Amino acid sequence: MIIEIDNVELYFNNKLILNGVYLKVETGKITGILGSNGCGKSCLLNIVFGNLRAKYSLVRINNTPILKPLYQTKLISYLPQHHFVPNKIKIKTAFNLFQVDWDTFVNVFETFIPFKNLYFNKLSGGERRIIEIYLILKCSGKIALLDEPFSLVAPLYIERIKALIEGEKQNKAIIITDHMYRHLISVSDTIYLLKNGSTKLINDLKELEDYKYLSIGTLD
Ligand SMILES: Nc1ncnc2c1ncn2[C@@H]1O[C@H](COP(=O)(O)OP(=O)(O)OP(=O)(O)O)[C@@H](O)[C@H]1O
Repeated sequence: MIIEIDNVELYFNNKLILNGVYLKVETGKITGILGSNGCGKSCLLNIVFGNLRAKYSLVRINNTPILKPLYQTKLISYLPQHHFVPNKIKIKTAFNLFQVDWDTFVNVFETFIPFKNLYFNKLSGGERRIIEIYLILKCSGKIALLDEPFSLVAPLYIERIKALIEGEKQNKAIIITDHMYRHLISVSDTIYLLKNGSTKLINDLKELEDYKYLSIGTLD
């Protein structure tokens, strides 16, 4: 499956946020989006998901324009920056709702074994985040959008999440954005930098310094 996002033009109160965005995402590949605070990364993911309407935007799947919001198609799952599982839902219920297997999860995250019958708001922010990332990665959607999957998560678990993301890419087209650029770079097959409203395909990591996303010498 090849998903293209094209011609995005987004304004808030006459302020141009995105213009000339093009992204190509495909099953088997992880697409990383880097960019400074406020450059429009979350807005772009919301536009792809169908949760935010831009003045113009076009999503094509295998060359066919998709006219309804992607979230209505069941093809897509989306990890927003904020917690999305309600407080008063039990963890085992969330796994049931997403049709994700609990036992496989605790094989990877064994410290979560005692949490199965707890309500979500009994967990720490990072613990909630790990479960939410896992649900988004393992549910049946064929496109996964991950907004800052590495923030809040301890280093050892970041490595496990990166391994899960790499394992899932055989089944899904995955888009990730995160400020933890080293983790994002190491897991991504394709990297775009979002700057001045448009995407730039990064062919050589040094371009991240040339475009002043990173300071000169960071990547030496
Ligand atoms: N509902 C809104 N109304 C007005 N302006 C908004 C709204 N949502 C986002 N913006 C503005 O759009 C711009 C892009 O926001 P967005 O959240 O996409 O940035 P981001 O790249 O994800 O930033 P960060 O890395 O800090 O999370 C920002 O300038 C923000 O202030």
